[in-house]
Amino acid sequence: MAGVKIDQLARYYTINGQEIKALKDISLNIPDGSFITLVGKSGCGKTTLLRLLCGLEQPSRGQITFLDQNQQVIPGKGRVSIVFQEPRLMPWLTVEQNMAFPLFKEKDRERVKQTVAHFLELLGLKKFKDAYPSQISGGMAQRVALGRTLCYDPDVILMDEPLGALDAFTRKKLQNELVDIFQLQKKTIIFVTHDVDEAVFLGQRVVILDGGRVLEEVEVPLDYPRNPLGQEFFRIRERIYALVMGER
Ligand SMILES: Nc1ncnc2c1ncn2[C@@H]1O[C@H](COP(=O)(O)OP(=O)(O)OP(=O)(O)O)[C@@H](O)[C@H]1O
Repeated sequence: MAGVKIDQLARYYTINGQEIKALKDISLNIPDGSFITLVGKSGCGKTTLLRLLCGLEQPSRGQITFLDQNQQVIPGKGRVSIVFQEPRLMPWLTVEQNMAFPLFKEKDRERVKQTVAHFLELLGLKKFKDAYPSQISGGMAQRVALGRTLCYDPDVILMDEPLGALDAFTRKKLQNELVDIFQLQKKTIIFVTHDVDEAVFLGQRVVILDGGRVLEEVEVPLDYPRNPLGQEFFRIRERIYALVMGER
């Protein structure tokens, strides 16, 4: 388990001699075991922030620190795993083998088997463990991608619009499952979405990015499971819409 401290983070790119400031100045405190959702207009820097957090890219300026439960700095990088919009499974491996893949170095194969069996059960994939990715639906494939991440047992899970490509029914179902998994596992989750309803349904805090900066952090003090038709849900949702649309 780990929390994340982000200090004055910036990321610049240069294209044809022109500097693009994808992230200008981001500072955030993400407590251990919290569920944070990130929203903002296209191009505001959401994906760039996730890429920096998982070490796929290096910052131009600023710092990312992973902290343990006692607020002590975890040396080096935290154990971070990312789930993308598309499941990115290996087509030549079965569901079970895809989920076991991050544990390929683990010598205790019996433990690996038990871990995978646990998450197959939790994600309702037991019946499909021997199927190949081409034989399962998009929603199931995304569950396998989540299962693969959970088997790895990271301190922090990053999700970049993981439900964005799914139909509305499957999306709703997986949102509920994610809430259940969060409550069971208590992992730190940082979840990017374009969907404000999804952000409020899932996140304990919604972080709004705008032009590479944090525009505002909105707490969601509602118990899980949340009622999207509830008055307080509606109020928070409207506030976030107004902030994203610049109608403050
Ligand atoms: N590798 C790169 N080289 C140059 N510019 C980049 C690169 N990656 C991102 N950018 C630019 O940085 C800005 C932020 O991009 P990013 O993908 O983080 O936005 P986003 O909020 O995730 O957008 P979307 O919601 O559309 O996915 C954009 O202007 C984008 O064009």
